[in-house]
Amino acid sequence: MAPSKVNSAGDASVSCSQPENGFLNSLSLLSSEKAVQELLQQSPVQSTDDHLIEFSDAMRTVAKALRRAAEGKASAQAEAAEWKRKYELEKARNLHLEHKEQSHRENNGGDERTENLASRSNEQSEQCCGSNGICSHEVLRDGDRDSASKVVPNKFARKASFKLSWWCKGDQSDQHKHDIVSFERGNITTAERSSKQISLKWESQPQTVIILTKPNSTSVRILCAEMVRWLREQKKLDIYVEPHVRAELLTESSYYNFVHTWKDETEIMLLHTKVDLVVTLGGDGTVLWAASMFKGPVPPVVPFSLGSLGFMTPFHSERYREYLDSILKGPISITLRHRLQCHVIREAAKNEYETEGPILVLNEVTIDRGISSYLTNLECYCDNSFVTCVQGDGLILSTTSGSTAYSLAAGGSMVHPQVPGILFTPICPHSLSFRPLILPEHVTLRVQVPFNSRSHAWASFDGKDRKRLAAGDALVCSMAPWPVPTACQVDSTSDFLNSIHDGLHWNLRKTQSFDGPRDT
Ligand SMILES: NC(=O)c1ccc[n+]([C@@H]2O[C@H](COP(=O)([O-])OP(=O)(O)OC[C@H]3O[C@@H](n4cnc5c(N)ncnc54)[C@H](O)[C@@H]3O)[C@@H](O)[C@H]2O)c1
Ligand SMILES: Nc1ncnc2c1ncn2[C@@H]1O[C@H](COP(=O)(O)OP(=O)(O)OP(=O)(O)O)[C@@H](O)[C@H]1O
Repeated sequence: MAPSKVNSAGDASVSCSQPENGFLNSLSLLSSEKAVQELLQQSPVQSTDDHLIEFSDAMRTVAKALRRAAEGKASAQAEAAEWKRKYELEKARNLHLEHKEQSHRENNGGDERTENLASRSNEQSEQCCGSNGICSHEVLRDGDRDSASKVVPNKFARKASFKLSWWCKGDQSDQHKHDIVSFERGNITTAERSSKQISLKWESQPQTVIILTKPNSTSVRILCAEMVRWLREQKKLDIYVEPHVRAELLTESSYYNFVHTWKDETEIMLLHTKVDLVVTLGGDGTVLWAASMFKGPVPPVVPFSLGSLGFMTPFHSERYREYLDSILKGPISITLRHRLQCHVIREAAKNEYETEGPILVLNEVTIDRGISSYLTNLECYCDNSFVTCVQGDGLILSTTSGSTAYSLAAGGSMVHPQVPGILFTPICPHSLSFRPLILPEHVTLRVQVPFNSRSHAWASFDGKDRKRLAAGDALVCSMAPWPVPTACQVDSTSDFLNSIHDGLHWNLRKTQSFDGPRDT
């Protein structure tokens, strides 16, 4: 074994090595004594400081481990919620089939032989959904079924069912290949792409509509009163509005007594079990407001434009009768707008039960410096791999629907809303090389305020509900299982292109004249 080294200053470095002959290396002993003497000569304050630093490091490690556990719990909860949803869907489907089976037997006087329920169940779901359709009871009747049936036993049965399927251009039948990628004789071929037009077909007549309106607008108030009257008298629909809107309608006339509303959060949580269609009267903010009311599945939304920009509101309010007439008949072209679910994980949370509930966003979650004048310093991880440290004004995690909102203003790309992905867009990064990213939709992102951060950060959700993130706090974000289905005026792509042309005047330039120099 090599002997202890002597440095240029003649000091021997401390070594634990034993000489091969078994005797202690005298040089090493000498240096150990010297080290002890040096340690004793050190001031007691210095050594106490060192211990404190060591202790605080140890505490940080423990805190980090606790936070990881809380984050793990948050993602496990999200996963559990997804499994619960799948289980409830399966249960609802079986109940539905059982019910059909029973009425079928009753209709046939009970003399038909009992068939195998499982095989029938497969058969019927094939008939009902086709090979690649999505049924309304899959989309809408999720985990709240039991609680819903306790509170509104009769309403649940009245909800209209529908079916979603892909539309190929020029082909409106449901017969398409199901596989996304096929692998035959060693050749990989893309058989189906994710961004085909989705079509919604009603299987029973919609009966209940909720109208959500932009506040403090006279034109919206007048249109709302007119639309309520028309939907009631011409379409015989049940109508829900927000409590203050019902009060406004009643001050106008007692005629509006038939309009429904809700009293509290619990009833709002059950709205998706009663409502077949959501109509919004306002701008994009009203669509965001409507989406935020549904913390789980969202019924199809028909956004009428009564704002100034209206990127997500393709329906002109003057022609509402014509549009609603055709939407209530169906089929409707639909854009399934993905949402992000965000969890705030507090460093100070003493146990896992203090983890805050998820917040769903349709546009984006923003983590910024708020009123602080310091740079934000945000550590970002994607599925536990380190992505980068954002030093600047902040970071936007956006859906593709939100790509044309704040993310666009911060230099992010515009993305078709049907593309599945999460945009990672910095706000004023103090770096010459920070380009925005687009990540696949299956990742989980974690943005953390480091312990040594000079200031707090602030998270906001679709521009609302600002939450302070202290040092050590983190925001965990992934794709939510409940998209917002919005009705298209033409189809997903035409509506998107019309919006970027009409709303944002994208790439508007005077056409160069013919008159001038040219290649000969
Ligand atoms: N610098 C910015 O561009 C900036 C700053 C803050 C918030 N915002 C956006 O405002 C949104 C909240 O909207 P609001 O109406 O409640 O607030 P708001 O009244 O401040 O309106 C914000 C503007 O963004 C437009 N907008 C909203 N969503 C859009 C989308 N998906 N595509 C294109 N334009 C969209 C709206 O039409 C409106 O003109 C946030 O989600 C955020 O994206 C943008
Ligand atoms: N029903 C509602 N209750 C409370 N707030 C709402 C409601 N609907 C919309 N808002 C809020 O009102 C604000 C303005 O709404 P919206 O964007 O629809 O109208 P706008 O500002 O006139 O539209 P635009 O931005 O296109 O000019 C938004 O911040 C939105 O969140």
